[in-house]
Amino acid sequence: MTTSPTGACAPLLQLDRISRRRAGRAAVQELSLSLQPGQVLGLLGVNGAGKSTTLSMIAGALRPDSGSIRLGGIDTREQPELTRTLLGWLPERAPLWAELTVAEHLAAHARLRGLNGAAQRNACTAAIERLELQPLARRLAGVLSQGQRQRLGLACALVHRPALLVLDEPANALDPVQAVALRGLIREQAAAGTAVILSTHLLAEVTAVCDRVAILHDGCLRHDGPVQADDHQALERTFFEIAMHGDAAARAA
Ligand SMILES: Nc1ncnc2c1ncn2[C@@H]1O[C@H](COP(=O)(O)OP(=O)(O)OP(=O)(O)O)[C@@H](O)[C@H]1O
Repeated sequence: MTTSPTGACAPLLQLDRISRRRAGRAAVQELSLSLQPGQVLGLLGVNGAGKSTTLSMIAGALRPDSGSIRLGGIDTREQPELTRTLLGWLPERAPLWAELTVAEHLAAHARLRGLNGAAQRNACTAAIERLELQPLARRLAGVLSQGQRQRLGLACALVHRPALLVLDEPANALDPVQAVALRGLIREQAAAGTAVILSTHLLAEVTAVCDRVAILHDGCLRHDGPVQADDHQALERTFFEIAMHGDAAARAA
């Protein structure tokens, strides 16, 4: 962790006015955000607000048209291979190879993130155990259920113990038991110093696990503030206000 002369921690992630157009429309506009190690940020917004586009840019899968992204103090555009080792990404639909087993997926992800030999084996075992995938380790990804695919995607995202976890609707397809287990997993990662960005449509998920919440509307950041764990209604009010009047608020601003 980098500390400034004033004693303040440098952010792990810094988005500086990033923008991206998709299909001729502004999907993300002049978005600035920063995140400290161990922080859990909830990312909310109505359908099409720009959440997945933002996460894809952070993960290096999409390039911003303008603005910059720094991870661990490094510009992701200048050193993409290095910054990719610092993050784990679960996209909206976990990209899996149907003909590889669960164990083979983890080995491949660990190897791609620079882990070899005993370090790779230990990391894969830990991820398989943490996501309770032991009974499925030899099963082909092509025959997994949706929830099992999601758990494998999560295991692949965290196998190399990234500094930043980027999770796009991770509770999708999880049963209620696994959804609660996911909250525990996210808090555990944060306690170990991993920063987490959690894009979700579940406001309860945000009040349960996030320290902070950012709300996007039409690609613009409309709200960035702390989450009151015991005040679900406050978050609901803020969200619906922005969802219904976001454009009016933007015009007024
Ligand atoms: N592959 C794509 N090609 C063209 N336009 C896209 C593509 N993906 C998203 N968009 C557009 O970019 C804008 C932002 O979409 P994005 O998927 O980032 O929103 P989102 O907040 O993640 O939505 P959702 O909650 O529905 O997943 C939308 O107008 C969408 O139509």
